[in-house]
Amino acid sequence: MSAPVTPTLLYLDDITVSFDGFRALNSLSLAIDHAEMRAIIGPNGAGKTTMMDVITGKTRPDQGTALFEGSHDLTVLDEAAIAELGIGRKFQTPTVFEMHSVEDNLLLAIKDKRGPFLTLFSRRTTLERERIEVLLERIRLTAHRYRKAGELSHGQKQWLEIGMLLAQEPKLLLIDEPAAGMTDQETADTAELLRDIAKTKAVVVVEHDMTFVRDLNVKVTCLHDGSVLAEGSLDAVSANERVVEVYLGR
Ligand SMILES: Nc1ncnc2c1ncn2[C@@H]1O[C@H](COP(=O)(O)OP(=O)(O)OP(=O)(O)O)[C@@H](O)[C@H]1O
Repeated sequence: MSAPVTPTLLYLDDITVSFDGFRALNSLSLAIDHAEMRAIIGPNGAGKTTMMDVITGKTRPDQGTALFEGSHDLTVLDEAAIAELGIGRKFQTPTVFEMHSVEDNLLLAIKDKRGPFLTLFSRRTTLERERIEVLLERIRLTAHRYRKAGELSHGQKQWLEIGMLLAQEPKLLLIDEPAAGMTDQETADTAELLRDIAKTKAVVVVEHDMTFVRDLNVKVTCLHDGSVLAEGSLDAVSANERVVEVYLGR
């Protein structure tokens, strides 16, 4: 008897997206495994954001296949249904509730998963309390739990937002330029945090900061003109002449 085949978590094949005839994605193919972290690099306009938009249902491709867990067709589902499947996205600018405490932000994210009508004022269950403890530890904010989110440093806000994403229990996290605007220490800590998350969840990180990408120590995909230009270790991709020409050497 052959072993059961676990489908690739995210499978994009031959995805094309055109805006007024301009191909933002041009026959893009990419596969992400369960609990794999992948760094996406590439020059401005390469199609990184458009690719995230296709995965999350914000943009519909003109053609191509986009499957999640082998059977869910992302090209026909709406954004809410895709989030429900377990695909969470973090944009570059943190959007935390600044006037609420760190732990209340996490609580809101947990409750949001259960239904929009539960508020901060409904009683916290033991399970919720335990989950908040675990999340606070994970995002390194236990010591800051009672502070208003608005008082946190830029890096800490980013971690809180990652924690809010984790509270939704996604299987795949899409993270856009997490290191932008961070101090060197925060950047290094963020790489460690993402490596920790990627032990159990798939993570796709779009990033321009090559020091950060090196810290992630994962397979890298370089996009250019809407398709994959190179893929492999950072060293291999960095040594690719075309990658140097269109991106790294500029
Ligand atoms: N809604 C749109 N209408 C027209 N053109 C668009 C639209 N969205 C993106 N584009 C174009 O598609 C191309 C790919 O853009 P995209 O934002 O995906 O690139 P990117 O790799 O994320 O770039 P950056 O690193 O600057 O964020 C760009 O040339 C952009 O101008």
